[in-house]
Amino acid sequence: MTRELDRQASERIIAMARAGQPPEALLAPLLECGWDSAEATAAVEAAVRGWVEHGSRDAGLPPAVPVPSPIDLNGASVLRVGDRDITVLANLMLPRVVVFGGLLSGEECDALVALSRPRLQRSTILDPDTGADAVHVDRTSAGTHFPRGSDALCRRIEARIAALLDWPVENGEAIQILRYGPGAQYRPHHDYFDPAWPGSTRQIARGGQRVASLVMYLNTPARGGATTFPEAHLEVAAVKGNAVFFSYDRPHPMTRTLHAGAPVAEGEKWIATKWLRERRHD
Ligand SMILES: O=C(O)CCC(=O)C(=O)O
Ligand SMILES: [Fe+2]
Repeated sequence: MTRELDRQASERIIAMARAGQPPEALLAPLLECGWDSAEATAAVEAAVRGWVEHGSRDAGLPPAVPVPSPIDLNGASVLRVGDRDITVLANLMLPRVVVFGGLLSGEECDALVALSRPRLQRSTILDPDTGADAVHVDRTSAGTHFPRGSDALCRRIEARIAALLDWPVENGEAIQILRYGPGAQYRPHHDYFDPAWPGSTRQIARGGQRVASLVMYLNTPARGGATTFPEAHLEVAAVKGNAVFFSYDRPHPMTRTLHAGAPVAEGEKWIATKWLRERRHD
C-alpha cells in the first residue's frame, strides 16, 4: 500500500520546496512520524510533481506525457538487445538525447539504402494549415518510407527499437528513409506536431503526439551532415550504424529538442528515422 499525504501536509511540503529546502528537509517530518523512507520519498515526489504540473497548466503549457526513457545516466555502457550489443555513447538530460553506437549492422544499413534508392522522392514538410505534406525549401532531401512490418528486415529493426526503448512496436510510425546529396540539409525544426497549427489535429488523431525520434545513420558522409541541437550547442556526428534518440514530453520548445540535419559538405548522407507516438499508430 502506498501512503498519500493529506492536503495540509502536501501544502506544507510544497511551501518548504518553494522556500528552497533540500529533499532531506522535505522528507524529515514524515520520517519523524514513522514513515519508512521509500513511502516518504514516493509521497514527497507525488506532492512536488502535482505542484509542478499545476504550475505548468497555469502557465498555459501543454501537460507532460510519458515518453520512452529507458537509459539511466551512468548505467551500462553496452546493452544487449536481442542479438545485438548496442553501446551508449552519450546521454544528455536536457534536451533528452541518447547517442547509440552500433544500433544497426553495416549489412542492415546497406540493405535499407539499396531497397530505398529506386523509391526516392523529394521530401515534404507538413503544411501547418492543412496537415497535408508539401515540398519546402527547409527540407532539401529525398526520401521514402517503409510502413510498419513491411518486410523481415523492417520487422527485425522495429522489434530491436521497441526492446531498446521499451516502447510498443505499434506506437511507431513507418520507418522513413532520407538521402541528402551535397549541400542538402534539414533546417532547425521540432518533430512534434505544434498544437497551434490547424493541420496538426489530423496527425494527432492517429496515435496521439509524437513523443520521441530515433535518427539512424545508414552511411558516414565524407564531411558534414551532423544532427545538431542548436539550443544545446550539441552536434551528433553521422556515423554508419549509430543513432541519435531524443524525446519530448510535451509539444513545446521548453523540451529544447529543436534540431537540424546540417548541410552535407561532401558526399551523401542516408538516414532512417523512426518517430514514436503516445499510442498505437495505424
Ligand atoms: O538529418 C538529420 O540528421 C535529422 C533528420 C530529422 O530531423 C528528421 O528526419 O526529422
Ligand atoms: Fe526532425
